[in-house]
Amino acid sequence: MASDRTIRIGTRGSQLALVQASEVRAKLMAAHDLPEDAFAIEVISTSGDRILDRPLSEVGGKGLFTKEIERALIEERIDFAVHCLKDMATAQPDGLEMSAFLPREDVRDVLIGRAAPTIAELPQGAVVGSASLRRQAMLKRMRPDLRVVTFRGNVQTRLRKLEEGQADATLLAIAGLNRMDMAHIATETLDLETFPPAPGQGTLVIQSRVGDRRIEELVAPLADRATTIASTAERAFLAELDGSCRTPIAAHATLGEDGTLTLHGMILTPDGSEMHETRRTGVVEDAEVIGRLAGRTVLEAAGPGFFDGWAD
Ligand SMILES: NCc1[nH]cc(CCC(=O)O)c1CC(=O)O
Repeated sequence: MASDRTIRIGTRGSQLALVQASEVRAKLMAAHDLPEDAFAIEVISTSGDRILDRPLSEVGGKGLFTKEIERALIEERIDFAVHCLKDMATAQPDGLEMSAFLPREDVRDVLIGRAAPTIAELPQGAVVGSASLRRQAMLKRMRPDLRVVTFRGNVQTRLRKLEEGQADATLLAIAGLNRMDMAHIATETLDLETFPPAPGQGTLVIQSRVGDRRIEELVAPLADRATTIASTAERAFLAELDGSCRTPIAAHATLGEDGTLTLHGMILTPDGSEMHETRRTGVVEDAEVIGRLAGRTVLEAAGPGFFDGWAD
């Protein structure tokens, strides 16, 4: 029966998540010449969407945006999930796998400035809203005088808070704004050298059940080789640092035309006063090792104790 074969796509309910799920559906329709009603988009509320009054680092980290969706996948209430790779924990739950990394978009962060268009021009002591430890730390490093307040919630909520004057500026991923046709609200695009992205930023990933050949074959045409390699290196870097939302970590892998991969990795103290970065190049086949070794390099540079004492 046709309805039994409907492919159920699991997603969060934010505007960005819904746009991403429809984008994936459109690509699958084109790749396989399928009608829209071959798919059903199932919205799943996650604790990350519900708990809005505390920083992510306090409520338990990355898994927050994915846990309920992963449970739906394991219980076969959906057939695959669309996630932002950046929101995914380093380890996959038993029985699930990342079955396709979609072509990566612009990885950069942008400032949306109300008081001034650029970080450099923000008034002394200006307030910046962000829930990301990485953005807070990098911002503080550039402008120690700025005050950072926790901004949680989806992109629309954060922009409303900005509008209401709860902050003078906020930082977002340009990839999300692009997907929502909102890139015009950005007032400054931040430089990749001083403001590298979160591991996986700008990349959408399909998660499915291990061994579900039907879904693996369905999503295979969407996968992008360069993104898969870069994601492998960035996530290996994150895994080596045992990255949680408590740690400001940035990583950006790029592929050269000569079959090499270069990873720029960075860790900071939350106040931005201390920063360690590394660049490591190797052949793309070694993406995982390059990520791991880069992680070890910054760990050694930081020394024991770098991660201690942040817990509270
Ligand atoms: N839950 C936060 C989140 N996860 C992924 C993106 C941006 C899109 C992406 O990186 O693919 C965002 C919003 C933001 O940081 O501005």
